[in-house]
Amino acid sequence: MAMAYTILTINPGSTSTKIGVYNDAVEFWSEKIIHDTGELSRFASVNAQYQHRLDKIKEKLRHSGVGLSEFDAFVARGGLLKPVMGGTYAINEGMLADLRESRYGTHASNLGALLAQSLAMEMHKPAFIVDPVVVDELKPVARITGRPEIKKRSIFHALNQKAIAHRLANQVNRPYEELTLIVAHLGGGISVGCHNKGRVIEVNNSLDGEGPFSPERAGTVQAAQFAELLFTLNLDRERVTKLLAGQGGLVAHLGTNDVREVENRITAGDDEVKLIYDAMIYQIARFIAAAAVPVSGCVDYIAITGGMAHSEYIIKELTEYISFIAPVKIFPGEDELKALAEGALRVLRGDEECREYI
Ligand SMILES: Nc1ncnc2c1ncn2[C@@H]1O[C@H](COP(=O)(O)OP(=O)(O)O)[C@@H](O)[C@H]1O
Ligand SMILES: CCCC(=O)OP(=O)(O)O
Repeated sequence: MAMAYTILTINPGSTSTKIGVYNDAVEFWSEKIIHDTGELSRFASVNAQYQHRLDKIKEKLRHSGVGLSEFDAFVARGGLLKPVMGGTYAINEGMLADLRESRYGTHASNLGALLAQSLAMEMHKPAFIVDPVVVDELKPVARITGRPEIKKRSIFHALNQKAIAHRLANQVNRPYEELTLIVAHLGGGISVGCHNKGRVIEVNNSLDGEGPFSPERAGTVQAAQFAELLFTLNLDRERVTKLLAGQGGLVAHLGTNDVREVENRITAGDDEVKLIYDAMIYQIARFIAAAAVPVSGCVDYIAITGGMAHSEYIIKELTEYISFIAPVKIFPGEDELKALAEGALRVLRGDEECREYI
């Protein structure tokens, strides 16, 4: 019988660090460590949260009953790196240097490789990242913008989009590589990808101001008005970034990123709140329809996933807009810890070659 692997999975998000203990691809234990805003506000940067999150992981792991020495591998969500193809990557020094220097930007997922490597080094075990947020499988035409200085960057929920696409493929008993899918991840940020024969050939950059607005991101805004706003406010780089990600979208309009609170306000009769909420859903629908263009409308299925896929209001409204494109399947929440374990397992078992970050 093949050996079973014990794997620690780590998924750092902006407000939480999710960890899981897997025996092969089967979850044995998991925990969502919540970091409230006050707790994280004392750190000057995302990288400065490293030791704090590492201590929390070690503390929580003690409750799992699994000691650090029992793990065969450590695997984390990968952050803002150079653009790469989808797959499992060994964590190496070049990757860690890019993350430590935030060479390609800052996001909580940058901490994933740093945390996994630290634990793996202590235990002399391998460490990986899987489908980092910079997976780039875009069609060449998708990269060009109307300003030669500005190239489209592919930054999205690659790990969950790929995991859900594989889950859908299993459900319909067809190989992922033969399907054409639109996957919409509706979380704090929103990404809508067109998956064609196993590649995400088009997707909005869910971090940097492209796509539908979301609970906390501005999405696409008219460029001239945004430039004017920056001139008027004379903001530093950090504040500009926050206007786009963190303090955009529902947070900017309504002061909350929690759609359950938004829906309570609508139920209580607030029509202004309803207009903003309906506008977000309308924008999501428009970007889903746009994602059908690269494949001339020949889409097998649309998958809706992420925390907001729990909302009956959103699913009902969205389905009315988009069901003309293809059958819609709903996968509330995300499957990232399991996807990490599966990615590590494929290379540990030798089913897939481990990729090298160069
Ligand atoms: N059970 C639920 N019902 C409705 N909305 C939910 C539910 N769970 C999460 N959400 C909403 O999903 C959004 C966050 O998505 P999620 O995928 O959990 O976050 P993140 O992108 O930060 O991982 C929030 O707006 C939250 O209010
Ligand atoms: C950084 C791109 C993916 C993304 O937006 O992740 P979160 O929604 O977890 O911030």
